[in-house]
Amino acid sequence: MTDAPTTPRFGEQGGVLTYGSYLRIPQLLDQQHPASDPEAHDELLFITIHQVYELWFKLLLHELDDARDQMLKGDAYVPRVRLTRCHAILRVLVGQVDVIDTMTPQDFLQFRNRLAPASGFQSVQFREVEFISGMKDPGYLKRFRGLTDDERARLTARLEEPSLWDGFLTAMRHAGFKTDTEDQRVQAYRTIAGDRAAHGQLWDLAEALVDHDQLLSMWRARHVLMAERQIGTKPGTGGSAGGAYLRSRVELRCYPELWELRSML
Ligand code: HEM
Ligand SMILES: N[C@@H](CC(=O)c1ccccc1NC=O)C(=O)O
Repeated sequence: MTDAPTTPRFGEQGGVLTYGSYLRIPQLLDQQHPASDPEAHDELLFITIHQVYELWFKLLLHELDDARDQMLKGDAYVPRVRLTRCHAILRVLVGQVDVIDTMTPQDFLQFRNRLAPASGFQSVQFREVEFISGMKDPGYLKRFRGLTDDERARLTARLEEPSLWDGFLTAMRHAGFKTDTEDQRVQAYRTIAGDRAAHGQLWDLAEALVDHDQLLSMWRARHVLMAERQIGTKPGTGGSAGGAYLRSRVELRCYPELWELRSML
């Protein structure tokens, strides 16, 4: 008599898939190549944190793309679910600055001179996040140095495609609101805000966009502090004024009309 197992015996199916092969751990762990020689101790930290950011940016774009696409179909529920995940990711992105803050400016200087003219300016995925969020600035395409053809095509497509804001206005139109003029939109926001029993999903979606906007601003604010803590008022390796440039972007808003609504309620 054979004992029929009541629970699957994981790991005994004879398959070839392993943790390392599925997640491509050998390839992942082979991507950290410090530029300093002799190697500065903190450069591994610097490379790791940026790579982790880029992985999260990739997932953020995956979620934001779907949020926008579902809004363009008139849905308000799934986009809110997607945005809630994005908020959790963005909080992680703000929080992990703690790790880089453990680096001293002296230790950063051990390898900083090897970094110029590279800088976060050249993060294509960060700019994609800004563009899909509604902060489309074609000027960045011209300022970018060293873009590959594929990266330029991705950014150009992001400038041309609908943003989250375009998606939100479509979802409002599906619910019967007119959104062509600013007056019509303000009237719509006020109706939605004033009757949440009737328009709860749209209200929650609008609030999720405000959360998204707020978290992007919190990342920028935290990034200014991270940068000034390391380089004070020195210019950046990317050729900007450094902290002063970064500070000028903290107050930017993706959805100014949702912030202005606050003063009208
Ligand atoms: C030692 C830490 C860091 C310093 C001192 C620093 C400094 C700077 C400076 C000065 C700029 C302006 C461009 C320039 O002229 O160089 C910049 C831009 C940028 N950095 Fe960093 N950064 C640091 C870490 C990070 C990290 C961990 C990320 C994560 C991806 C990041 C992402 C960016 C992005 C996306 C921009 C473009 C911002 C924009 O144009 O609005 N930075 N950084
Ligand atoms: N812009 C920074 C250097 C820096 O942080 C950096 C350099 C190369 C690649 C990514 C970077 N991260 C953010 O700007 C600086 O001026 O010190």
